[in-house]
Amino acid sequence: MSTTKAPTHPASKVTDIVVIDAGNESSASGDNTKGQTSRDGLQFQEEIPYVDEDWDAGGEDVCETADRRPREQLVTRIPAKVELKTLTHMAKRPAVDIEFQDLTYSVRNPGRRTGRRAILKAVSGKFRAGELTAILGPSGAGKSTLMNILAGYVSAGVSGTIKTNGHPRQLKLFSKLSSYIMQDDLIQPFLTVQEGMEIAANLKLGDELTSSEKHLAIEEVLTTLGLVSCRNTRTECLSGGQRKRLSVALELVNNPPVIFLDEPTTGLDIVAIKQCISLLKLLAQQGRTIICTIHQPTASHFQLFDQVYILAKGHCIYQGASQQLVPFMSSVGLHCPKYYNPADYVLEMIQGEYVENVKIMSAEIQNGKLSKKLDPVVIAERSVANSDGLKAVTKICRKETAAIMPAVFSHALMDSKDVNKEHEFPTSCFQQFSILLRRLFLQQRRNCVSLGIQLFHHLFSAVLIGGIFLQIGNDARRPFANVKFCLSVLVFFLYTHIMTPVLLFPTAIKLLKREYFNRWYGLKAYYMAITVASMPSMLLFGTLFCLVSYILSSQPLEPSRFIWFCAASVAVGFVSEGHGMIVGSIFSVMNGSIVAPASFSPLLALAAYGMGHGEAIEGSMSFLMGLSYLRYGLVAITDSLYGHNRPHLSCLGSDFEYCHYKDPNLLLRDLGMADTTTLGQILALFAFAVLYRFVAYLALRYRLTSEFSNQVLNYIAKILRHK
Ligand SMILES: Nc1ncnc2c1ncn2[C@@H]1O[C@H](COP(=O)(O)OP(=O)(O)OP(=O)(O)O)[C@@H](O)[C@H]1O
Repeated sequence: MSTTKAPTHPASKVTDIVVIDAGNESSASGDNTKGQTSRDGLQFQEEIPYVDEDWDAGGEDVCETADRRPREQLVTRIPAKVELKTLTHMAKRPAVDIEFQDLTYSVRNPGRRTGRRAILKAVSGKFRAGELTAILGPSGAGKSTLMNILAGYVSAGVSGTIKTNGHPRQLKLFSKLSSYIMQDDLIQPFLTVQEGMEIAANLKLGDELTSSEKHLAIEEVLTTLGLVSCRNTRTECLSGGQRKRLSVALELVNNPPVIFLDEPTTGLDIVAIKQCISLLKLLAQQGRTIICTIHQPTASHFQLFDQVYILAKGHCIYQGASQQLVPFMSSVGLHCPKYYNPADYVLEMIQGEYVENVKIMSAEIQNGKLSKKLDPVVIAERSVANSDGLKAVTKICRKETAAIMPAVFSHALMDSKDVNKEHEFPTSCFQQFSILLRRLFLQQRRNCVSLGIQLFHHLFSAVLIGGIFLQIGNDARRPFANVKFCLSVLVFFLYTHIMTPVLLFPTAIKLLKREYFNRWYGLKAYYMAITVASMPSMLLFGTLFCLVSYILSSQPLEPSRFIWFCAASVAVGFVSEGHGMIVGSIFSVMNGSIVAPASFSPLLALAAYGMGHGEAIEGSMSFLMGLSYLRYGLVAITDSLYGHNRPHLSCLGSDFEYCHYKDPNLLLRDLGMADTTTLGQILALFAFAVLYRFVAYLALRYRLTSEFSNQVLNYIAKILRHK
């Protein structure tokens, strides 16, 4: 048997990450505390070995870069009894109480022109620091909506007040103190847990800490969340529970005092759910405000929550201690049978024929204005049980809060634009850009399948197109065949680069949303990074395609002509990528796959218009063709082959040694491409690239920031009102 101790922070005595040989199990901490129940009746941490299914099933080296032991020999445990320590690596964070009053949220009535539908109906409540609060309710009750509003994710259509520590919530500052962990734990792929944590630390901590301090911070978070043993595992190989914990770990790296989690237990098995809730409780005990939505907890899980907030039909029907729910329901005549899960009972009693109970309970609790607290006996028992923990830590945090919060939420500070700007992100835009760029390059390098597919796609297409138009490049008898070759190259670059963002961007946006909303970086840095990151592969594979197809189709072997040909082709790819990004930032994959071809088809038709009667192209058509970037692309590619003072082509094989298009200028004239230069066309393509990417940026920003979209909508509404 081998027992390995995880590297720990000097200040912490965590010894509970164990690695055991198959069949032989022992804890490094020595105690077997299976099923241990604390004095307040809350089952904190079971020492049930946590064997990850994925680890057993995976078995591929790609997932594991350092720990090469067989997976069946690895058993990870969530720390059985981590010391109740605040994470020590950051400047002390204030405790944040969140209070909301008469919160109403309505949306436009679907299918009707007028009227709005209320989702939340003047609900009130208070979520305190040091407590784990669960928002419960039947499906569609408004749980996620409430959390989105409190986290600041949704602001349009909301009325009511939200306060933090008694002051009106200042969203910009609040978002720096809070993290939102969304339901689908989307985690950057192709990175190990350690790499993901390092990137998160570099982005979220900036220069606040030295690199050794950041390293300690990461150690501390990984240890607290029981992720030390899978630090070298690739994120895509983690189990559901580990992914969930990693989502929390990534947000915990800067020690936020407020954490929102949307359905953190969804998709987890019963053991993992318990571990997840226990972990959240532990984090709350360290002084944080932890709020999560949950569907239908079991009785034992339900007991773990300090506070529950129950919603039904947009009303608050209960707010208070989980243990107080049964007495509260009895007070309104709903007697929960003994040994019955109170969470199940309350949900059953507000649905179907019992829907009237919503009104009764909501009135009794004054729609959240009241809170059912634990009775003094239970509180006394709890404070004894947690004498070193919850109360002590919360007390310290609250003391700090008194000193810190007024300064943090000072209106004078908020009024100063410079201060706001300065405190926008912990890192500069350039730092964010370089960290994100490094991450993107690392992911590209690791995604060997994608690289292989790209290589094959470019080579195969080049051979195919080059084979179809084999040796026609210098044949004056078939000039239009060579123009078709140019058109094929254009379509190849268009289709390849427009479809990549259409198919991948919607998923990337989901990942972006999580990191952007949690203020890891700004949109500009992200956008610049993804723009630059795609360039090397586009250039490399694009040049390879051009080289193979150019040689096979026997185009003139002049280096400068080949460079123009490549530049024109890659420029088409670059603009098309911007085009795809616009579509990808607005539409889902399914809709985007329809919209993208629909939007480039007319542009393609305009690009090829006028072939053979170039001099007779109508003025109106000429204007429309000028709007199609594909026209500029086609002209640039064709001009690179026939322009640049190309000598007369060969008529070999012709009976009379005469061909009409022996003179390349004649061909360019009949194609409507006379008096153009490759450079001019490439510059036009560059202008389109800038325009498209700017539009894509706006589309992305519109999608990400509700405030921005509200501004746009308000502006449009204003214009309409003035008309
Ligand atoms: N932007 C919106 N437009 C229209 N309807 C909305 C919008 N946002 C929420 N809703 C509606 O509000 C109701 C509450 O939604 P919400 O996602 O908050 O429910 P929930 O309690 O979290 O449900 P579940 O547990 O199933 O996730 C649902 O009926 C939903 O369709």
